[in-house]
Amino acid sequence: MTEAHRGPLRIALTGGAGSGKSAVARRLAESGITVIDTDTLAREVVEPGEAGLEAVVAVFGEQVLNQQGRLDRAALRDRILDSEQDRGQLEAILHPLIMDRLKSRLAQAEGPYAVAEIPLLAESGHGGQFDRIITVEAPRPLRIQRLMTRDGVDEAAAERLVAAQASETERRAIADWVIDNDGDLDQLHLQVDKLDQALRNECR
Ligand SMILES: Nc1ncnc2c1ncn2[C@@H]1O[C@H](COP(=O)(O)OP(=O)(O)OP(=O)(O)O)[C@@H](O)[C@H]1O
Repeated sequence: MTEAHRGPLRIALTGGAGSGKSAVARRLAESGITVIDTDTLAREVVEPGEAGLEAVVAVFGEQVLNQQGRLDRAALRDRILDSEQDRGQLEAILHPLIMDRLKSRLAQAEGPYAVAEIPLLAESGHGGQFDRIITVEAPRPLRIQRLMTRDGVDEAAAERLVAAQASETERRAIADWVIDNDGDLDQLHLQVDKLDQALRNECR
């Protein structure tokens, strides 16, 4: 990461389930970086339940549903990513339920760069849309242990989440920067601050 960059630097933040993407995103957000969390966007869009889901299908089409007729978050995330190439287009197709929140986030994006949080980047083929790819990695047992601290996630559910993700090797291969999140939160924050500084230097 050495060449100077003009304009917002578009960064993809990827990594396995429970690797610490949100923790990294939170730390970056604390230092003023705009974080566009595609998973949260996908979740928020259906918060009002069935009515929300109908509206999402009206906007994004049937391909955002799985075989059971439920929201397929990965598919919705793909649609959001597809449209992120052009913010105007994104605003035009996103459902009003999430527009207020998204707009306030984009309004803060006047700074040097924005971050998208994309668990399935390596498999989705969206890597080329970003200027930099950061992957957050942690050993599988640690990820399972951390995921189990979430409400309603038992060991079997944590195993399923971790199994659903593709190869760490693939993510490492496409990444410009790797954060190995195998220590405590203080150690993670030190690594994120180093990354933050490197990104800011690039945008000078
Ligand atoms: N270094 C760390 N030390 C202790 N706990 C951590 C560390 N990193 C992350 N965690 C915790 O582990 C859990 C999973 O981390 P996080 O939610 O950031 O992962 P994620 O990659 O965003 O997960 P998902 O793939 O499900 O979106 C969270 O409760 C988080 O606070």
